[in-house]
Amino acid sequence: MLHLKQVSFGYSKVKVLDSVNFKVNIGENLSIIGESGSGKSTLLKLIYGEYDLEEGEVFWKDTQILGPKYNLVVGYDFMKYVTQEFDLMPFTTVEENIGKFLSRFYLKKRKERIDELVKVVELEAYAKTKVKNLSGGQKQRVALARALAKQPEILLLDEPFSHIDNFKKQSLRRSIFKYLKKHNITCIVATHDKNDVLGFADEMLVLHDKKIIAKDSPQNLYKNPKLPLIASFFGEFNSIDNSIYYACQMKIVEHSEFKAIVKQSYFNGNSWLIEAEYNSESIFIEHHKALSNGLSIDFEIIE
Ligand SMILES: Nc1ncnc2c1ncn2[C@@H]1O[C@H](COP(=O)(O)OP(=O)(O)OP(=O)(O)O)[C@@H](O)[C@H]1O
Repeated sequence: MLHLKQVSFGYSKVKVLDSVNFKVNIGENLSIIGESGSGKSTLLKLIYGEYDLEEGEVFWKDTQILGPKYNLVVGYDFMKYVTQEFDLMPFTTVEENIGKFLSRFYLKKRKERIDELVKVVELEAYAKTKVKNLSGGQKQRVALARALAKQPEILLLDEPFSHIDNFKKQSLRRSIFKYLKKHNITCIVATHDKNDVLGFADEMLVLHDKKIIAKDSPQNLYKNPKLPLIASFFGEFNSIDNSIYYACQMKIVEHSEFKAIVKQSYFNGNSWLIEAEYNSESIFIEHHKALSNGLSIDFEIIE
């Protein structure tokens, strides 16, 4: 398992992470979420051994992960890290990039492995294209495939689908995360996108103010978000009488003691998000159709 013990770190005297402790079991998918600047990428870099820790320890199984003070070359063979920068070889093809770390000793095996990974990231049509001629999203897919090439035991992904268009994103996510589960590869994903988390993460960890403020399954955190910060990750919500209710828990009815005035309707795909004024504050209600601004509505909360 991966084990972080009392990890603290700052780039200057100011701490970015303070006494962070957690474990991830082998084969598990853990998502790291938190506002921009909360330290998600920093945490991945510390797990990778990119920096020396000020305090604390990181272990993968029995191996202690050490930083540049102890390792001439950063990183370990059992771990791959896909950064937001990709770090590819622009003047060689997709196939060559993916195969970069694969032995040329068994050429047939090498070719089969490259073909398999080209399929996983759905880049069959671009296998022979030079990376410099690819779009940002295609480059991101090459970086993912290259990280998988030598079958790491643990994979660190920083916003892994951020450059990929919505047409491809869903199927690519399923393909990658299915591959990782099938091969029992432990995976840690820093993300802003709830879709990277909901159907795939075994657990999610929430960073705030240098600390872990929650670590639980997506289902439990969704059902019982405890803090507005956590609820906001999942969608539009309302804080009413110190409780958190998602917009989908609010229902417009004929008569109720709760009354509000419609301010705006936003098209949301399979529903509309109604913004309304209640007790001089904005609330959000999911509804099947748009409503006129200024309309008086009654609503209920479905627990
Ligand atoms: N190389 C660096 N040198 C100095 N400060 C840094 C460096 N990298 C990050 N920081 C600072 O550390 C804090 C955490 O940054 P980090 O990139 O880990 O956040 P993040 O949660 O990944 O953000 P985002 O969601 O925007 O990618 C920020 O305040 C950032 O400005």
